[in-house]
Amino acid sequence: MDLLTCGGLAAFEVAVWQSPRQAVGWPLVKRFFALFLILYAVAKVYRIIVYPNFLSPLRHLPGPNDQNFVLGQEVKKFKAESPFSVHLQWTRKWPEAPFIRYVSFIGTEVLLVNSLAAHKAVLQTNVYDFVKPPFFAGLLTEIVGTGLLFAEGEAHKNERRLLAGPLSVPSVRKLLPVFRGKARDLSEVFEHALGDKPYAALEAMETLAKSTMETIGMTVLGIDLKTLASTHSLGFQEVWSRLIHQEPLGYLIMLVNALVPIRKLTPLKANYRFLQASADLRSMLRGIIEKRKADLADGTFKEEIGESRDLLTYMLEDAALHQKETGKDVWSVDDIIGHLLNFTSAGHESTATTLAWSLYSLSTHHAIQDRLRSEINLLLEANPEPDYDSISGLAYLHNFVREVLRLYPSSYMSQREAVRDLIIEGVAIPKGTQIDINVPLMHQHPLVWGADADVFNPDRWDEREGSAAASPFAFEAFLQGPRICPGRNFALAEVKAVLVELLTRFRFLGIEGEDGELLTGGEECVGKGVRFANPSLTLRPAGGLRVRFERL
Ligand code: HEM
Repeated sequence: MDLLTCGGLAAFEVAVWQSPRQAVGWPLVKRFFALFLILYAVAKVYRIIVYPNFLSPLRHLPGPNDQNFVLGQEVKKFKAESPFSVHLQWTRKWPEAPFIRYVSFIGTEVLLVNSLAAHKAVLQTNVYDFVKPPFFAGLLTEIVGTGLLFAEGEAHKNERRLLAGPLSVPSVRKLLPVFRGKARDLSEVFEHALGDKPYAALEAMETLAKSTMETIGMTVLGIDLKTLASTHSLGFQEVWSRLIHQEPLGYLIMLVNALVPIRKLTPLKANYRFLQASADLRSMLRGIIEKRKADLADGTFKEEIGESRDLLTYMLEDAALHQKETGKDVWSVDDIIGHLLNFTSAGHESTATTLAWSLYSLSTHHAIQDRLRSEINLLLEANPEPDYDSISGLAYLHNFVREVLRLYPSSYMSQREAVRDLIIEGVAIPKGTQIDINVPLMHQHPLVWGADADVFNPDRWDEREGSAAASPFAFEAFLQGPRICPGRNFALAEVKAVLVELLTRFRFLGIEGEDGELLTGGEECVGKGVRFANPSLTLRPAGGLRVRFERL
């Protein structure tokens, strides 16, 4: 923005004030650049030093003031032991403040949401007064599509309404046989790793991510991804991984492209690789959609996953009904591709990470593991093929999963930008202000969850009082309000189905550390014995998680 404004002003000055007798050509270019550099330097000094320190209406809010003047607080955040530990220090220092203000890169002011009331205002009451920051949206829509994640305002409301059916509890209920089938496949992987040995160790993150991706294939797309791999030169997982995991130059191109569209103009291998992977993925999805439409139209689509319908089939059927009733198409093929990419990205890694933290918590809390197993065995004795409702009725399992999500929320942060001036909790927030929602802040807040907020204790869910019991904003692993994760019932059912299967076949002994030591428990603080990846978009263990287990 500054570049454009300063360039425009310098060009204007040169064009308007240039006398006809003055030299043209090279001296004119030099004059333009000299002016441009001076204007740009003045603009930067104003933005980085003058505005945030002397003029901003936010400068008096509580918050740290020891920032680096170019990198703000980001160096401190990147060097911290977890992507949320610096935020936690701030919230301990200013526990009562609705917002904590800090300075990020090149003088950008950020408000960290710090009270239940402020969370309610940002996520619910004023939800559509905030949007996902355009830079962030530009960066990610290239990979995950627009879908729900990046729809805003009326478009978002409309899409949520249209997708309510496919992601509702009755639809998820019917998907349970698929979750259970995939959980059995997963336990075969554990079984295979054991072979004849008394115990074995598996890299959990990798194994679980592969499994949850296959589940997404069945439940979202209605296909077996392994079958798809045999009809394309590269499998779905391989193409997806090429989009997500790029070489450093690939990430740099992504960053620049979010500011200035350079994709089509960049003749570099890293760029071609990304464009090829993106085209391959979209072509695979387009092929699946067209075939499913045709099969549904001529009645040849086979319900291969029991009585359930995958989300794609559900969407196509809903769309056909809507077309019949109103004569209007609800979604174009590109819209559907956007939703499918959203579900794939939002639904597989977050669930895999939650499962990995579940295995970590089981491995380090053996008494809790035994109690869970007893609860599940009691159910299986009465009902060897439990359905959605009976698994949902396992009270201790429910508390366990919520406790994992409280201390290890895989989607631990979300960002917003104010689209108008507004006042929240007495704080005047100017249009354009960046907002940080850091989920662990409320999850580990002593004023909300008590003095032992950082201790893993599933029973706390039955003993909640005060704001932990009264406010939905005390638990934000799926966020809250109109943008709450629409896949939460899906994710909870999948996580529980996997835990029911694994807990009845294996005992989790501990986590193998990098130094070869086995971590078995006794810890009283979040994430003891593992390192958190930082910086990272999701809350995951750095370098993976090696879980040691034995057969029961
Ligand atoms: C344990 C697993 C999961 C966790 C922790 C989780 C968490 C979240 C969070 C925190 C958000 C809000 C993001 C934001 O606004 O910045 C979100 C949004 C979303 N999630 Fe999930 N999610 C999980 C699983 C799933 C699954 C399985 C699906 C789909 C099958 C899904 C689909 C979505 C979609 C489409 C959105 C965007 C919603 C909107 O903006 O209206 N998620 N999720």
